[in-house]
Amino acid sequence: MSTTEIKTSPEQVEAGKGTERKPEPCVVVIFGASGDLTKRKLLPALYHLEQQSLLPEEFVVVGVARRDLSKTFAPDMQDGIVKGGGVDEKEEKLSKFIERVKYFATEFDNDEGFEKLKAFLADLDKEFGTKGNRLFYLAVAPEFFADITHRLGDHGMTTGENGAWVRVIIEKPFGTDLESAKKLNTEINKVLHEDQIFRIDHYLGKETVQNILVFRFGNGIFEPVWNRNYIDSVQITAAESIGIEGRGPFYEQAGALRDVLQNHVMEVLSFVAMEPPDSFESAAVRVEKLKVWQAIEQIPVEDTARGQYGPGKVDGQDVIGYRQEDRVNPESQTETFAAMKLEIENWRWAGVPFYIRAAKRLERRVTEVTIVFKQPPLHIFKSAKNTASVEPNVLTMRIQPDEGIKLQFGAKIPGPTTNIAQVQMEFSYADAFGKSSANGYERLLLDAMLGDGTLFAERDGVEATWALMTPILEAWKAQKVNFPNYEAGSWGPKEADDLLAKDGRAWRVS
Ligand SMILES: NC(=O)C1=CN([C@@H]2O[C@H](COP(=O)(O)OP(=O)(O)OC[C@H]3O[C@@H](n4cnc5c(N)ncnc54)[C@H](OP(=O)(O)O)[C@@H]3O)[C@@H](O)[C@H]2O)C=CC1
Ligand SMILES: O=C1O[C@H](COP(=O)(O)O)[C@@H](O)[C@H](O)[C@H]1O
Repeated sequence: MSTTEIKTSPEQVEAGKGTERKPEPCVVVIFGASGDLTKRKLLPALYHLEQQSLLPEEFVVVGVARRDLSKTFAPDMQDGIVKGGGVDEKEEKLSKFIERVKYFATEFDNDEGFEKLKAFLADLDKEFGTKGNRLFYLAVAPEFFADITHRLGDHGMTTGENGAWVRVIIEKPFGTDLESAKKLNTEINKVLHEDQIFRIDHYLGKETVQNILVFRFGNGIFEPVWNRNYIDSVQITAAESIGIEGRGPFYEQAGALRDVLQNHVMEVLSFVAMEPPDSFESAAVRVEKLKVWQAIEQIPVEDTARGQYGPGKVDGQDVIGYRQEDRVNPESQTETFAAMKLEIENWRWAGVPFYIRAAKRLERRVTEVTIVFKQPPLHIFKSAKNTASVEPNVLTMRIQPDEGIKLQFGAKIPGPTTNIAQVQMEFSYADAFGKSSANGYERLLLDAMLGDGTLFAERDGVEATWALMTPILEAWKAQKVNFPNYEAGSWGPKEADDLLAKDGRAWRVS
């Protein structure tokens, strides 16, 4: 059963796209411009904003990295946009956009380079009318976050003149444990006010993640059942079928917990579990998210499971195991699968387990939130013979791919006896609103240009999630495990299934 039909007129849908949200003139300066993130995600996202007329007329992008790429940078980025987004390279808007993509070469530790960059940006202000407003994007390895911020401060680039604003987006991972996250916060707060710092988590830029809040707080019928009285358990799955994509050295230090669970999954969890904020303003939303993380009981290591993929088959293709990947230790103890059970000790959620997991090289790519409801108090359909009659109602919020929401419930099978089958009501984003090329980054880039931090992580939140995860990382480090323990292309290690089985439950994917 597929039932997606928009009850809003096309004019209302168009008006809802928010084209009135146009930022002030500015220069976006991307450190790490020759990197993978800039080419694959950031420049395409900026161009999508341009396509929707959401960028100001007076706008320039400056890429910064160490090699001299002044001749090749703009064409290279154009190539990335064309390949990544089905864009025609002859599109007039694209050529106009590319004319405003500039490049500046410097080492990140070169003071002279920063002084010259400052002058370069001032010249662009004169040429393009960007008024001294700056959005610096640190798309660089984490060890540079504090250094670059300090250098920006030392060269007078963190305070705007004549009312101009300066903001800094910092990529993930924001620290590797509680101590390093605190240290990084302290360092950047020496130079920047909290309202200048935008700690990015691209999951918060995803429409389907934001829709969790709209679904819960923009409708009257769901919130009354969104609590321990009606909900049996919650699951969040972030499954990827890809491996580590050549990022061996990074992943060896990170692992699935640091790479995805501590940030993307915990952000999604906070949206699922938070109390209604007083308003949809940054401070109000952040306060409620923080309360969720702070209410989570410290997680015993027995309530966690980890794994590492060995060789296997994904999409019918043979793939190598993690330990055979390029620049990975052949005896690596790094986990590519992390799962745990959490308890949120507050009035709404006491007694409701949250099971979360994130992993590489699983059977297929699927990120979703599953809400399993409690059974009715009495089964009155005694004649029903099939087991489907005792299945719970399940609400699935599919974050990606095939974005949408499904509600599973029992329906009478036509016939002279009362037998029950499980059926689904479904909302599909693509059917309702058309396919979207948005990658999460465009909304967040736009919000940062507008100074709206609602969808960004803040200091206390980052530290709260690290406070939960650091003891687990330490306990894991102390125990050597027998990896690999799951085949690439499977649904992960037996330990993860056991985690739910001991509670009489099982992982679900739609
Ligand atoms: N790639 C992705 O999909 C994602 C990445 N991230 C995060 O984004 C950040 C960037 O990632 P990614 O783009 O993959 O990284 P890359 O390794 O691909 O790029 C690193 C960039 O930094 C530059 N650089 C490195 N050292 C110096 C230096 N001493 N002086 C000047 N420039 C230097 C490199 O320039 P040069 O080429 O000149 O050496 C390059 O432009 C990381 O924090 C990562 O965790 C987060 C989510 C997803
Ligand atoms: O931050 C990261 O996210 C990606 C997954 O992002 P998605 O938008 O494709 O779901 C993950 O592959 C990567 O390892 C991690 O660093």
